Amino acid sequence: MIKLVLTDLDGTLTEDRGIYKVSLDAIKYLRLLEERGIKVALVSGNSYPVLRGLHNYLGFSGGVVAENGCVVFYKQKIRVCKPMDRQILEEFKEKFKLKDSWQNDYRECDFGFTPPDITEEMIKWAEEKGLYINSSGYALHIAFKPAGKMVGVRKLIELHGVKKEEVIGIGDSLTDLDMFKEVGIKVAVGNAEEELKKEADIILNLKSGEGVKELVTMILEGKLDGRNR
Ligand SMILES: O=C(O)COP(=O)(O)O
Ligand SMILES: [Mg+2]
Repeated sequence: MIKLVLTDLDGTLTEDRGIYKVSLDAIKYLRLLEERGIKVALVSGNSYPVLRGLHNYLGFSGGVVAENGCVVFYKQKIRVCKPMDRQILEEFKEKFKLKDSWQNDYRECDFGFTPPDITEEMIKWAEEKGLYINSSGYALHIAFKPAGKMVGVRKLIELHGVKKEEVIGIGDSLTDLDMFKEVGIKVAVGNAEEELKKEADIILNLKSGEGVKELVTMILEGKLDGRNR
């Protein structure tokens, strides 16, 4: 039985990839899950205050995994990664001519930068420093290893006391590959990156928020029952 649905935010709950407008239909459908006792949690590269605010105001009760896995909230807030070193952030920004995400003022471990394009040189630089690096398609992210959505999702599932098989994860980008490692059913929206689609159990027909509606309909119609066994 599905007990917890983990959803990414940017590119998944929005009307499309690359835009910030949240799909109101997707929210409406996710609330139907909450009414049936299936909890919804936000798992995203966004900062904790942004996600905690959305979680409460949108009417979800499954908690939050913020900063790409580094900060977890479910009844209590837990930091699961090492705090970032400000000097490293300055070096990264300067070396690759990047701009701070406005949310960097509110982050502890994982920091975001634009433009979101990752290069081989950046990967090499990060590896030498023991840093996690990834792109959500919206921003580049760096944090001290171990980081990535899997570390936060593992903690959130532990706090819920549910089995991996009872958890669905839905996303759109490479950062969601890490979430996929920890969930029973892996779902990619129709416009997700090809690499994520390759790892998904279900590839939705519809894009972003419309895809979320498609998934909720499948859950409510019992189409996923037995799939996660
Ligand atoms: O903060 C970002 O880059 C967006 O991340 P998300 O796709 O995990 O919501
Ligand atoms: Mg995303």
